[in-house]
Amino acid sequence: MTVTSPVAGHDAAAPEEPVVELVGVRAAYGAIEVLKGVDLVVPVGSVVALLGPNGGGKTTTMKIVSGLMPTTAGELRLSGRNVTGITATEASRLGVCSIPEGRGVFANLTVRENLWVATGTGTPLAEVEEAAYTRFPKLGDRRNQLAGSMSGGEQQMLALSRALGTSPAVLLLDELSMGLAPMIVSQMYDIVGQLAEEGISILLAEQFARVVLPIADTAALMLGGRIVAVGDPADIEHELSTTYLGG
Ligand SMILES: Nc1ncnc2c1ncn2[C@@H]1O[C@H](COP(=O)(O)OP(=O)(O)OP(=O)(O)O)[C@@H](O)[C@H]1O
Repeated sequence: MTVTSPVAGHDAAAPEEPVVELVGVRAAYGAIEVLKGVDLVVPVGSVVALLGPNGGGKTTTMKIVSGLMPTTAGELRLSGRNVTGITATEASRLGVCSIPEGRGVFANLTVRENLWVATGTGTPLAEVEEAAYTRFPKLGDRRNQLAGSMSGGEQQMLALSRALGTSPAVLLLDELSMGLAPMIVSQMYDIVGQLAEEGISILLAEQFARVVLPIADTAALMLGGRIVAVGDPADIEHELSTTYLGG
């Protein structure tokens, strides 16, 4: 039997296996079940957007994929391998990289120090920095500034750079738009669109469907802990706005 690397993007996994797959996943906070049988597929190299109003279960779904929350039923698969019950550390070792809601930067560390965190997976700091400052020259100008003192958009640039420094198999982006001005949101999603063109697999959650339409390959509408529709992002956005938000 040949042993292969478990996650696509980390070499030898079969290319046809989705990088992430949830099958009938259920999850609960205490006695309250909040995911009620979620089926979701993120094919390699594609961008899948989880859409829907507050409380639908988008963040919880992301937490399951990044090993931050256990399932009560169902399966989590990474590149075809059943990894249900995985810890956050194991998920990160397998190339799952998440930028949580509300940004994933260390406020009391400088830009450089935040990037240094990405080197834990083996990429030299100089390489992570060069890639970050080439993509976001503003970060280069602020390399010795405390992350917490930067604008929301700059912090998101840093969070993205740190994530990319780990060469993720799949990038999880939760509500990138949170707290950002509309212009900055569209700039951030332009960048995510570039990452998608580079072939990075992305699962993102977003309340504002319209901003992800240009970059998502597939959208899934989440309501009440279930995925109630999956398909072309424009169709799903239409369904979301007419049926659930009243147009
Ligand atoms: N730590 C928690 N303890 C108890 N209930 C929680 C907790 N986190 C979330 N919930 C509940 O789980 C349900 C799903 O929440 P979740 O955050 O996954 O939804 P969401 O679609 O991401 O919404 P939002 O965009 O507001 O984060 C909600 O009813 C929420 O109140």
